[in-house]
Amino acid sequence: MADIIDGKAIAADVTAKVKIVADSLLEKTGIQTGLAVVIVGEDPASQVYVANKGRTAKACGFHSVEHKLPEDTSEQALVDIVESLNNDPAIHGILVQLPLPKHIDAGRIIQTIAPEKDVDGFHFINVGKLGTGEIDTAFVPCTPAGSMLLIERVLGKDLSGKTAVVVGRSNIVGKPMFNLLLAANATVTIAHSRTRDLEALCKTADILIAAVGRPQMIKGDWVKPGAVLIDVGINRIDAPEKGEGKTRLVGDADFDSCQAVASAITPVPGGVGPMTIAMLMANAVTSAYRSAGEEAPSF
Ligand SMILES: Nc1nc(=O)c2c([nH]1)NC[C@@H]1CN(c3ccc(C(=O)N[C@@H](CCC(=O)O)C(=O)O)cc3)C=[N+]21
Ligand SMILES: [Mg+2]
Repeated sequence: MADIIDGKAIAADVTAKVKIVADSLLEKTGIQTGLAVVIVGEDPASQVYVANKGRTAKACGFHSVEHKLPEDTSEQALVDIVESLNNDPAIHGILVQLPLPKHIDAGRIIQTIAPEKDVDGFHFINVGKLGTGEIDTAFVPCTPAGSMLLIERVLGKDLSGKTAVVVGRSNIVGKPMFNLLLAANATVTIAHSRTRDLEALCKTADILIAAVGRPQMIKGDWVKPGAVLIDVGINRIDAPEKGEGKTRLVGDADFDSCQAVASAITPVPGGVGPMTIAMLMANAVTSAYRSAGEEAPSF
């Protein structure tokens, strides 16, 4: 029976450390870490995440700013807001919540964010730095960074000799996860919807990352006995057992059957999700340290 990796508790450790280092920067230099979150439209799930981010930022002692813009905001108006945040010395991190409405070119908005304030790590400069091993001056996307921290808690920092399989090839999770695992010396394969015999490939993994966005797709008999399973999926499914019209959150792995085979597994909720928010805070305070010419702490 696998150990459950307590992402909520590890995220709380990270944010407690973020608060300490943010307070110490403030005391030493007078700089208060500033984080701006921009959301366009009314998607209820997005509203929940943005509220969580704002609350955590305040708990870390940050200057926290939220821009809530209507669904019909023009692309140019959003570019103007991002540019004003780029030029605001009180802001060290900018996050524009994705997805954006269809009439806005999300790629253009991401590339408008100043790379040194791009705490999501989505700008080409940060993607390129991660891809070329310049991790110390990059921003690493929060979900993969948080997933690596969970892996580190179980297996340590050096993954030499371990085989990792990442199921999912998104720019936000799969590709940066590949680079981070590779940088930690794992032997890494990315699998996706066109992969042949996904089940057999998953079964080769000492470290299995489920990031496909399909509820409960990865089953226990796809998992190598003793593997570490990191479930990045957050899917809301119907839960009639809880009552009419009720829903619940599940991951991309079928938790019960996978727990019976793996040695460690992240739950959903309470696994990777809270780590994503914690790593956003870590990236923001790192940005504030860099802006002060101070050595940024590691998390
Ligand atoms: N520019 C951008 N950056 C993001 O990082 C980003 C984004 N856009 N758009 C949306 C996704 C989603 N995301 C989550 C963060 C935390 C939880 C989280 O804390 N989840 C809790 C449960 C929350 C619940 O109950 O709904 C958990 O897994 O335990 C989930 C999802 C960040 N995203
Ligand atoms: Mg299973």
